[in-house]
Amino acid sequence: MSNVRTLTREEAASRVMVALDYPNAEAAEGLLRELDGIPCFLKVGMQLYYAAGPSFIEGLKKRGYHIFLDLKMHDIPNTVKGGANSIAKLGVDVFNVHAAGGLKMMEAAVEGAELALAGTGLQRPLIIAVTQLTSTSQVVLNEEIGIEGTVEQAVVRYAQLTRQAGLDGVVASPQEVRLIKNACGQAFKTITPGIRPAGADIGDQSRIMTPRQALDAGTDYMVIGRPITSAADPRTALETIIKELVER
Ligand SMILES: O=c1ccn([C@@H]2O[C@H](COP(=O)(O)O)[C@@H](O)[C@H]2O)c(=O)[nH]1
Repeated sequence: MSNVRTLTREEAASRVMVALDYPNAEAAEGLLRELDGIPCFLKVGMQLYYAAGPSFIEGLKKRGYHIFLDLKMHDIPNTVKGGANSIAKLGVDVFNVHAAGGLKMMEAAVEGAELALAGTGLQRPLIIAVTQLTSTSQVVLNEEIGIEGTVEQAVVRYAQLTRQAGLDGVVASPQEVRLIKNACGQAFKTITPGIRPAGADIGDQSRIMTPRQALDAGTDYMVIGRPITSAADPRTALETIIKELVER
């Protein structure tokens, strides 16, 4: 089945999650000023969250931003349940855990989030599990992490476990999106970092695709950090990516 899509500018922008990998709120606010008015998602990871804390997230939500809180929880089920409970109260739209934590741990994340929102009438955030980090190559998977088989097999296996646990989708490379959708259904969400516009520096990523290739593979959201945040003109960098997604 062909996944080739035609999107409006607005739809394209809302599928881009800009990774705010900054050391403090001031630095992140600098980027937000530059991107003002572009309806993209924001992804807040460990660096910014540990520096700026929950109040920064709540502030972004009050200003109407859609937030993916990328803290990749991986702990015993009881601790993850508590973590998910606290995160859900922040009002984020998406948060995540590591699928390597197992079925019970992922179920505990759902339980914790549902408990936090019980009786509020609020929708629970999407809960997503990381399959294999997009920096992980075939060699690293087999020789360092010690998982046998191909990256694709490992990713699909974790995606199936994630679905069984009742989560909404996974983080994976865009290279694996078709396999994941075939195994878990088209409605099962894929969030894909490892996005590099043609000619961009790959950095520490390993399993990459361009924005257009990722969209055509069927990804739901693409996470993009340095190609935007390290650009001389971040607004133009993001607008160029959006244009690539809109144009055929
Ligand atoms: O497998 C994963 C999971 C999360 N990430 C995060 O996405 C961004 C990617 O940033 P780039 O600068 O575009 O490489 C970053 O925040 C990672 O923590 C990932 O890359 N891979």
